[in-house]
Amino acid sequence: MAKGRTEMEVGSDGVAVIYVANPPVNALSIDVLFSLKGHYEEALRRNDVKAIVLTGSGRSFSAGLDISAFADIRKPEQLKDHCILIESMTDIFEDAGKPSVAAIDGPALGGGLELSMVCQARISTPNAQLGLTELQFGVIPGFGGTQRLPRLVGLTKALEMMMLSKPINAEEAHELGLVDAVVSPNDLLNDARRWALDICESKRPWVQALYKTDKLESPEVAREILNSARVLSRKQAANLQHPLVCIDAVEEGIVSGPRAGLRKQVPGITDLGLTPRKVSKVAIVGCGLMGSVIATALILSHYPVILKEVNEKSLNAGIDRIKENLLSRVRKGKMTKEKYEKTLSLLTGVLDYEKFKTVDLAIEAVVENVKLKQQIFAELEQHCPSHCILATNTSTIDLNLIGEKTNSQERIVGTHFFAPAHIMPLLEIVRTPRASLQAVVTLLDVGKKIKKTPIVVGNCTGFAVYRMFFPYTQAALLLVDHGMDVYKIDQACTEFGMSIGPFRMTDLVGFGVALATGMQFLENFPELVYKLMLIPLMVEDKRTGEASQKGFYRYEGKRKASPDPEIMNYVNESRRIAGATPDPELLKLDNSAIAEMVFFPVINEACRVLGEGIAFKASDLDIASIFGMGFPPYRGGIMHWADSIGARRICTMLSEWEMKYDQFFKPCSHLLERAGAGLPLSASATMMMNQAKTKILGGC
Ligand SMILES: C[C@H](O)CC(=O)SCCNC(=O)CCNC(=O)[C@H](O)C(C)(C)COP(=O)(O)OP(=O)(O)OC[C@H]1O[C@@H](n2cnc3c(N)ncnc32)[C@H](O)[C@@H]1OP(=O)(O)O
Repeated sequence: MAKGRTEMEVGSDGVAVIYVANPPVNALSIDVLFSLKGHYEEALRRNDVKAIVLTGSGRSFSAGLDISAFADIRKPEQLKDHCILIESMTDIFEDAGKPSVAAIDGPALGGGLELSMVCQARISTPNAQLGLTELQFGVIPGFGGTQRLPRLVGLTKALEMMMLSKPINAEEAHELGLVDAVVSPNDLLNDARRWALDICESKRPWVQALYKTDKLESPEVAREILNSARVLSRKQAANLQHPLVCIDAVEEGIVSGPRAGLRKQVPGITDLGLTPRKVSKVAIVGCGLMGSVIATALILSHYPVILKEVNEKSLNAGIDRIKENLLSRVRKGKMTKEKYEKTLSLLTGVLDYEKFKTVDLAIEAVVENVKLKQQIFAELEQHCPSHCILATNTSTIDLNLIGEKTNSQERIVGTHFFAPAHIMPLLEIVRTPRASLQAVVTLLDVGKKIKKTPIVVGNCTGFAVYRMFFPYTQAALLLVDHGMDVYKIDQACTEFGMSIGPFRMTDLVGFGVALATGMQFLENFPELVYKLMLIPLMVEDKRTGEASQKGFYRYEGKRKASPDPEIMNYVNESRRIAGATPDPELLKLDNSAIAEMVFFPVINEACRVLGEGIAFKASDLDIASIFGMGFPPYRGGIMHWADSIGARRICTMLSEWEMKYDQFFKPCSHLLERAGAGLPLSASATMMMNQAKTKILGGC
């Protein structure tokens, strides 16, 4: 049976409208592509057709190449065959004597956007999402996107869109020139028809994106931009080749012309050599905020989920939260009512462990209480089959402690989701030295299936991400004790590129969680913790963050935060207890200097995490900082940014602040060594050794 098709209607105005019809997202299956080619050729042949409008049926233009077909492609040559078919088709579109206009509603992603860029113009609704998202699947844009996108939006933006696999909205696309007009869904087809006829009548330009040059940078500037993209790509994922192939294809097009660039494309599928076990059913213990979002992500990716709570009330509250998560998709038109019912039917609520005997993965997501977690893991060991992976969603607690009461250390692994889990894409998979690699490999597979970006890290309190970012709030609180203004610090951090500052973030997370995390760190790393009083003082007065409507900010209505002059009472008391003298020099700092005082301690801790082997490479910390903590992506991640400043300067500043304010700033040995050797912070121990050897030999 054919998997999708196209349909064509020719109007009395001489416009042929071709619809891609492959619900739900009009993916470009091989059947769709053949049908599209047929309809295009027919439209070009017919005398009653003057112009063509390409659109999608339903609320989607096209989500690109049918990714389910990737599984059937055994050899790279097969993918190449698809691309040859498409190349010949895009040539027909582009070189035809009749203009085409793309009418875009909803997603136009990957091959979908690429097809639209072959058209002479693109008209969209405000709901359009446009992006070349191929790299996330291990392939490069194969329908000419590497050539046409830079010519439509400029090289820097095109590389950013491809490297991050992140779509942009209609408004931005319009500003960039990727979309020619944004109109209401009701006007979309008529306006696209009119635009196409205007091109026929020379009232609007006949644009061929492939041969545009006005947005392209000069070759010297282009080379610089491309080289920076290569450096960043190697840093972010040293072993991935396809982003580099993508950059090469873009460069080839700029140096030798777009046709040469098109030929350069040899899409490859990443092969990590992993053989994950099949996970057919998952159990979740605890359906508070985190448990219910994890359950939502799993059922949305077709995993049947058993959800356990201690009583009917908590269970129903959790199920209601999951229903609400799904219903919000229905309201936004992202999910049909039937799909909602089907998805929800994958969820089973329980109050005991009876149904756990058939699960392949159990995830504990209860509050951060060591004793409770230990008890749950002992129960899981008793009720789950022996192959079942036992995972914990703890954000800070050492896994060895959690598994202390079991004999199952080899199958206990951390799956640390980040709040808000439906927005933050990172998943930290925590591996103790005793955990089996098979369990980690299987979890990596589950993580990708539920559309997260998983990184594997070592085990310790806070793991890699929270450890690295714990000093973010700590530094901010220390600066307040030394005279700085709470809101000025938040402003400096948002100006630096964070979506919210440390105080707004603490309000969002809640002071209870912040204090519990602080206690864990204090117990395990007492020498690294700045002993703050400000938050406990506020908690005493029942100010506990956004949930209580009062934290560092005052909240009215939904998420509306305003500064609260009352907090100065707590600040003054905290300064008195800390015995800290306000430093007038701090008040003279501009926002970028304030951001350095907040982020240099984060770099210091990231170095410590790397030095201890909790993170395996600096680029993992770059990814973790962007996807887990919202570090601004354009700065390339925390370690990349640090190396752009230089280890020496960071080290000097931290030492100065250590002397002046607190030992909290003391530079760690990883940082001191790299600063001393003049090496980047990402330099491995081997690089350090090699440099030392060279120095000794040089000295001889
Ligand atoms: C050679 C070319 O250059 C290569 C390519 O084109 S590679 C493909 C690039 N395309 C993409 O990256 C798009 C991936 N898809 C998405 O981002 C999102 O699905 C979307 C934004 C289109 C829609 O999101 P949302 O509304 O939340 O719906 P979502 O549940 O994700 O998808 C609906 C269904 O469409 C399927 N789907 C989405 N994109 C698909 C694709 N490209 N191919 C096949 N199926 C696809 C999903 O698997 C899902 O199936 P299900 O109902 O059986 O679970």
